[in-house]
Amino acid sequence: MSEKAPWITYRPELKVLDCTVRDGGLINAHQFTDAFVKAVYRACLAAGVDYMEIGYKNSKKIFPKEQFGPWRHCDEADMRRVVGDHDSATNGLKLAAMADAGKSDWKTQLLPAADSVLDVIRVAFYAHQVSEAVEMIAHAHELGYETTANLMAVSNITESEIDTVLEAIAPTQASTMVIVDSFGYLYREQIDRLYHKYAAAMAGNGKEIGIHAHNNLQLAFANTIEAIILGCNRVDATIFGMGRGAGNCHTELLLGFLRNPKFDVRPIIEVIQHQVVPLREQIEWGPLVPYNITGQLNQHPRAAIEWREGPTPDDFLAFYDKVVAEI
Ligand SMILES: CC(C)C(=O)C(=O)O
Repeated sequence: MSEKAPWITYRPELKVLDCTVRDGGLINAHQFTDAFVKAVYRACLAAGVDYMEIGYKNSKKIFPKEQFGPWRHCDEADMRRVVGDHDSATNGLKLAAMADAGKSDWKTQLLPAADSVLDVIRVAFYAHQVSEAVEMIAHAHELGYETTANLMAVSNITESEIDTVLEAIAPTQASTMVIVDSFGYLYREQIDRLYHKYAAAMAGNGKEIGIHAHNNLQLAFANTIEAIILGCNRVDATIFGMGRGAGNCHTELLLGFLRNPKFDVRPIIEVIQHQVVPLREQIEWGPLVPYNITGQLNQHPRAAIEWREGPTPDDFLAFYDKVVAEI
């Protein structure tokens, strides 16, 4: 690949993961209709997206079926109702589900990969849960899944905690170590620093570095591009940025930026128009002021989400004064 104008060429090894249903489901308790999930699936297939994360593999005890939709648990029957006899070897789209440390019955919940439409289990964990994450990765790998390690809330932990996590993940079978900016707090310089740290820790063991960016400071797309330029080859995005709070890097922007001719942004624009914009009229996401504020303060967006659901959602000033007073 020429280094003279790399933005007009592409890296074939760069893979896009669309997590609209998984991250977007955090706004509506994963209560999507089958038609919506099917439309996202078809759009990902037609657009040439490499991975689609169809939901969580989380515990039904912690997330009861009466309150949470099927995409919180990803039972095989629910997935097959939407994707039929999906076969990634034939159609090129790998299906992923996320399993959270501490919130998944992973010892009993996962089928062998050969009996599932899922190809990938993405293990999400906070730093203090790294030992469980290592066991989860080993278990999912033994069952035949590709696995990834997603250390959440990285902006909010110490350097030595990050180092300890990287040391523990390096010898595992995870194919990818993902930089997860859960609070949408990171600036370009911090992405650079984390990328180099992650890449150095994973050097020589064949792992890719991934990026999952939130849009609190309207930097999710910019930070994702930066991570790509640095060498990240696993990139998360969601359609129309749908995701918890401020949302995520937009899939349509990302595909527009990438020059691999296998990507086609048109099916994504189509699903935005017919499915996602109508949904946006009922549920809210995007970089609104309360999410900007929690992002700048390096806080979980929880307080901003609660504020937007409360009696005075547009009183941004009161929200600002409240969170600043609580620091
Ligand atoms: C669950 C994880 C990966 C996430 O979306 C986040 O923490 O931002």
